[in-house]
This record gives sequence, structure tokens and C-alpha cells, in this order.
Amino acid sequence: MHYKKLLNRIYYFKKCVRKSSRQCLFHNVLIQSESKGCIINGKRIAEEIQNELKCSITEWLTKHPRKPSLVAVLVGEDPASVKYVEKKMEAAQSVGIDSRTENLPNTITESQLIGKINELNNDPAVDGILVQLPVPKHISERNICNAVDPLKDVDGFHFSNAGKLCLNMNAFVPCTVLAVIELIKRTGVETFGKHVVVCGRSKNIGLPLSILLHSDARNELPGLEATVTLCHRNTPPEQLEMFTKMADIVISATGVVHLIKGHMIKEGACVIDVGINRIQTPEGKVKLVGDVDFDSVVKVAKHVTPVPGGVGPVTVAMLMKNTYLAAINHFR
Ligand SMILES: Nc1nc2c(c(=O)[nH]1)N[C@@H](CN(C=O)c1ccc(C(=O)N[C@@H](CCC(=O)O)C(=O)O)cc1)CN2
Repeated sequence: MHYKKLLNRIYYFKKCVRKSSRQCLFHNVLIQSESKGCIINGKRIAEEIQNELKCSITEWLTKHPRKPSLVAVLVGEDPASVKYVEKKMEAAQSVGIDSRTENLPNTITESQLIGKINELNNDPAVDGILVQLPVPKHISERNICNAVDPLKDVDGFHFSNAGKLCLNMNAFVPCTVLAVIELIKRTGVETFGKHVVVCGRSKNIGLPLSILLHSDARNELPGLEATVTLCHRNTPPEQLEMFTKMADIVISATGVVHLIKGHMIKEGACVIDVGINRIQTPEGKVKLVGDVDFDSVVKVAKHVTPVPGGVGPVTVAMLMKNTYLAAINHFR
């Protein structure tokens, strides 16, 4: 296609996206709240991604001898971890990925766990491996992440995948990072030249996210070309507020309940909540809340993700995508 025509089409598409986003109709992934803002429907976006993947995998299977395969390694019986792994197994089944869980006891030693990971690394029938985090305290999380074959590292936690990502080289990207990017893209929120504030500098989320957000979209990595400010626990509260007030997009991944409040947000901004915090209600029940004070933020922001129902389900969908990519690479 002629270059100018192509540019026109892209411009037209972006205009449509902006318009439909205003109307809260973008692909049915937005829900109009009673306040000003639209709620980004993470469950719907996850379904959309999984439906697309199911089609791709069905087509891929016509030319390959077996389904993509995923093994989750679960150490101990932490109820939240058990639940997340179950969600991963369900999602795998729904998109056509073979999956199984290796349940290991809490008492396992680090070298025994690495031995198990090596078995999976050497098994040609396994495309993707994940070790559910957190692992018990007597085991080094870093050593475990580094033990997974980088080509099977569908969590993107191995040091070589983390390093490649920094250098704009093809790599597995952590699923939560991909989920945030997918939520932003599928909502039609522009990032090019925009100011994004990331709260939280964890090696698995905040740091890689801030790298992809500012990177250029060269190779296959989803660079987003934004200006990024990375805040963390030592950012003074008044400075944090100054930065978030200037931001077009605020992403919080700190584990601090209700850190981000409505008065800290610029009118019309997009707010993505990566926090998963369990709190006790006054009635003595356990409730899942994010880092964002949803009720005050939804009055000011144009788009906001809820917890639950925001980043979490999309994280699982992106794990499926990474597993499919691992299988493609395996047979390449
Ligand atoms: N090996 C990994 N360990 C962990 C990861 C990870 O990406 N890889 N991330 C988190 C846990 N996690 C996935 O493993 C995860 C967290 C939350 C959800 C989710 O769907 N949450 C629901 C609410 C579920 C609930 O009621 O608890 C939601 O937000 O709507 C999925 C996956 C730490 N460990």
C-alpha cells in the first residue's frame, strides 16, 4: 500500500479510537460509571485476548504436531497462589494449551526445587515453565527465576530476559507488564509523547514497565514512546502528588492500600491499578482492594481499572500469549 495512504488509514483509525473511547464504547471494554470516568473492564479484555489466542492456536495446530504446553510449579499451599494457578490452568484449557501443575511441599530445599526446574528445562514436551511466586522464605526467589531456561521463561523473570528487555531485544516480558500495556492499548489511550507516572520499582513489574513505556516501538517489543517518571517508597508524598497531578497515565504497583487518591489525579487521566491487597472490613470479612482509592479517582479520571476485575485477569491471558510464543519459538 502507498505509504501516504497507509498513514491516512492509521490517522483515521486513531481518530475513530479517540471518538469511540470518548463514548465509552471502545470494543465493549469500557463501562460507563455513575461518575465522570469509564471503568476499564479487565475481564472483558482478558476474554477478548483469549478468544483471539484460541483462534491463533487452532490455526497453528493444523501445522504442528502438538498443542503448546505449560507447567506451573507450585511450592506449598498458600491459598492465593493455589487460586492463581487454578486460574492459569483454566485459561490454558480454554485457549487450547496443555497444562499441568507440579505441586511441591513447603519443605523442599532450593537445590531440590532447582533440580525439578532442570527436569522441566530438559523436557522437549514442555514449552513454558512458571514458578508461582512467592516461594517459601528459605528459598532465594532470584536463584529460582534464574534457574528456568530463558527460552521457556514465560514469566519473563530470568535475568537474561530482563536484560534483553532493557536493550530493546526480543525477550519474554512479565505478564503483568504486558497486561498493563494491553489494557492501555485496548482502551484506546494514547501514550506517544504522554507523561506516565509509575509508582513502584519492583524488578518484576514497576521497573520493566517503566522501560517499555519509554522505549521506542522498534523490534517486537511493545515500546510506547512515553515520558516516564518512576516513583517509589522514598519519593516524598508531596512530590508523588506533584508528579501524579501532571501525569496523563498513572500506574500504581506498590501494595500500599489507597495510595492514589482522586485529588492526586489530573482531570481526564487514565489510572491503572496493579495492586492486589487483602484487607479486613469492619465486619471482619476479607476484601480485595488495589493501590487506588477507586471511588475518589473515578470522579476525576477518564479511565480507571477496578480491583478485582482489572489487571489480574489480563495477566493470566498474557501468560497464555507468552506460552504460545514459547511454543512458536520451540518449533521454529
Ligand atoms: N510466577 C508468578 N507469580 C506471581 C505472578 C506472576 O505473574 N507470575 N503475579 C502475582 C499473582 N498472579 C499471577 O500469578 C495473579 C494475581 C491476580 C490475578 C487475578 O486474576 N486476580 C483477580 C482477583 C482474584 C482474587 O479474588 O484473589 C482480579 O484482580 O480480578 C491473577 C493472577 C504474584 N505471583
